[in-house]
Amino acid sequence: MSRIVIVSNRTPSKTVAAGGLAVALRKTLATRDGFWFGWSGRHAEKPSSEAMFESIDGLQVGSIDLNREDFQAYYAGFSNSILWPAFHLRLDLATFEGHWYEGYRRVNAQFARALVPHLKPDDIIWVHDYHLIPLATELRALGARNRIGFYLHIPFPTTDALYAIPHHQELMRDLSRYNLVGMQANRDVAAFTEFAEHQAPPTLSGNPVKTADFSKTQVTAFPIGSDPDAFAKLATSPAAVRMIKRMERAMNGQALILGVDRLDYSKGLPQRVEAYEKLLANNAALRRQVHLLQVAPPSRDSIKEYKETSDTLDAMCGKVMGHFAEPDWQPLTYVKRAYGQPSLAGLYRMARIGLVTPLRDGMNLVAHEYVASQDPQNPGVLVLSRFAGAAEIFDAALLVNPFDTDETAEAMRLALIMPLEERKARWQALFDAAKTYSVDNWAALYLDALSATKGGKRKGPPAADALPDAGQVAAFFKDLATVYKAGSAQGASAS
Ligand SMILES: O=P(O)(O)OC[C@H]1O[C@@H](O)[C@H](O)[C@@H](O)[C@@H]1O
Repeated sequence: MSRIVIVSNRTPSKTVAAGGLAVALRKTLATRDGFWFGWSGRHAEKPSSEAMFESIDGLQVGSIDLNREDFQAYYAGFSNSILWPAFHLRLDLATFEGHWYEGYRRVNAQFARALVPHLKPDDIIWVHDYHLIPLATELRALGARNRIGFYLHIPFPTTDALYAIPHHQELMRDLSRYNLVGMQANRDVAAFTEFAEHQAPPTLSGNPVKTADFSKTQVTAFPIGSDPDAFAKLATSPAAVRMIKRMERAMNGQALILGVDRLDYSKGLPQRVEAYEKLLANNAALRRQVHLLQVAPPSRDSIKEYKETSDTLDAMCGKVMGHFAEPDWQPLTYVKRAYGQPSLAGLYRMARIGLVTPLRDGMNLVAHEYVASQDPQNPGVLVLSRFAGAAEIFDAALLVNPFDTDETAEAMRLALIMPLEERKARWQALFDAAKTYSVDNWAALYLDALSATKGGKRKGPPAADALPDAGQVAAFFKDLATVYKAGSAQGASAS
């Protein structure tokens, strides 16, 4: 059986507890031979040309050090100040610095040079996320003819936002060098299709543009998920129960409304607090009956826009406190710190409302984890942004437009008065969906589809039996599975 090689910017670490993705992929690597490859988390004077391998909890991990300037251009610059805001439709928060793109490509080329010596011809390579879009191009330039798949964990942008990204045509050609491109949601495949079928003519200043040819690249929605059974267990574990007891004392009968997000402008945190302010303003009877807990560990704080989001949120929370707090009652608690999964599972289980209202999000696994942690006999209500990928599979949530804070406030009010029977029925449907779209199913299905592609050795049209089993994908993802196959074009291909 082919080995699996997973490539991502961050690798599993010895110190940080593994997240859902790492746990799932670790399971995959436990049954298949292979290794994980990525950045070591270290900066060095000279970028490393060779990977260092170590075993982390039985998993083989190869990693390279990056030079500080390259890292700045690749990670904080092109990846997180251009691609991240543009893919989340926040061009107003993007910063354009021409030299970042060179750093981004340099790091991708460095990844490829360090990875190639460790590859076997029939290895299946699975590349993760927007930091590494050019990796297949770089690997193929070094002669790799393996099957290479890409998975985008964040939303795919609309065509106009994509046009605003410097070198977008080249990035799209990079995507066409993959055999399989996986996306979170149908919405993303539709945005991709729109671009692929109507690629822009060159601009006045541009050279004639070679359009990307996707005739050999399959683009499909593979919605990622969590491990709902594991989370359900975690929510009744001793650590979770300790957290629940602690919170019960503090809540003193108030209904807990809970948000858990990385501190990122895409998460819609100021809008969420504004919606809560409206809930209290419009429903005086709810004061002293509810409490908002927002957990928001800081992230990417070397980037100015992240600091500004943090300041805005501080100000919003202060405003609500100043307006509604009493000497013996506080309307909200805002915690800028990360919690371990057992404590989070306890908080989720205790919360009457899981408030998941990003302005735009690839999937949002907090929604999955909240659902999985509920007590089936007395479940809480998920209030979910329609702009999270999760909205495509969680239609039993209360779906809201997070920009419309009146609507979010009203959804919270409805959730607070929702009868037990309706809460149970909605939760059951959500839990069933969380199980269908579990992270294990996601990984297995993606790898099946990638294995079924013919890889770099393909010449001419693919043989029918070489195609991924679209029937299987479609049956699994029901009406969600959108498989994009371009018609004709010229230029590059996956091979
Ligand atoms: O910037 P960081 O901390 O490495 O986080 C990157 C990850 O952040 C997550 O929020 C995104 O969903 C992932 O797509 C992304 O890879």
